[in-house]
Amino acid sequence: MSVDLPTPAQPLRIGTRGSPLALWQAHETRRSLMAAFDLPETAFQIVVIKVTGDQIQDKALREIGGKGLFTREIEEALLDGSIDIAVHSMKDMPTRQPEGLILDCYLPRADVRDAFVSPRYASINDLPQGATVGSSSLRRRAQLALRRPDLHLVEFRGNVQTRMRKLDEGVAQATFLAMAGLTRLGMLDVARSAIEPQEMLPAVAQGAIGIERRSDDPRTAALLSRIHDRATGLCLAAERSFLATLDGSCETPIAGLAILDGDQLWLRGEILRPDGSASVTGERRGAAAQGAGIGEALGEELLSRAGPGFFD
Ligand SMILES: NCc1[nH]cc(CCC(=O)O)c1CC(=O)O
Repeated sequence: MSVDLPTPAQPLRIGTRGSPLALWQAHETRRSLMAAFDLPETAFQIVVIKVTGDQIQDKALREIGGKGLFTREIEEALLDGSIDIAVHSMKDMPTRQPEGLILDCYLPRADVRDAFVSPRYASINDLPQGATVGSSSLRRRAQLALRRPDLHLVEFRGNVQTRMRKLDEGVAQATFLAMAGLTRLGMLDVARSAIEPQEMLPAVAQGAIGIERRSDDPRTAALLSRIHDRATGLCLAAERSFLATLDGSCETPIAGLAILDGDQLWLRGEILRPDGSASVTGERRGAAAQGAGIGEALGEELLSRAGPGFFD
């Protein structure tokens, strides 16, 4: 297939947020496209877009309007043609895209696990009775409260540096961060231990980078099809359909992970009460190509087992 390649005179414009993690992901996407087509760096232009969510650091995300705050301005830039692709942490993406946009290209997924981060303690089990843990993730808060009802939870937002400073100041004794993010930032040394998915199931799509484009842009579609990682796509189809079935807003603690095993896909999911007083987990296996159906079936099963009012 012949593709109309970008050139230094007409570069492919890659839109991203300006956070260190987002910038790394945009550069990784550029590296991947450069390698796939043997193109120079100058055939790509990284365009940093200011988003509302990055400008409000002192409130929990769910108080200020949730996931869309990190994507709205970027999706507007795609739709008005000022960028050609947008690079996202899939974990932060709503399950549906606005009319006119498609999100179906994924880079190979990184480590899906959460990291336990603490200056003093090596793992969750090591935390003394009543210790304070900082996290603004509803999922992590609920999962921790379920296992360790004795712990005290406080809100924790800001970039990794801010959170590390709070730990140094003693605001909390521990926090959680994604292994993938720490790896990308070259900060894996702050992880005291990796938490296995059996112990704490990660967020849907954790560790995956997705690339969004306009649906009426076949040239960009052809470019992206060459760097798309099929295995990641199959797993995310299952996980995101699970999330969509549960109507996952930022206000419901949900975890989900799919693993590919040959032509089979295994999906595990968990929903929790926000205070960690109850959880429902389940799993399904099926043909890898049927990920969306597997996700939907598991989502419906968990909803019916949880019963009405579970999240209240
Ligand atoms: N919600 C913030 C966010 N979105 C993606 C990552 C890490 C990278 C990834 O999971 O792909 C993080 C930080 C974190 O949870 O520690």
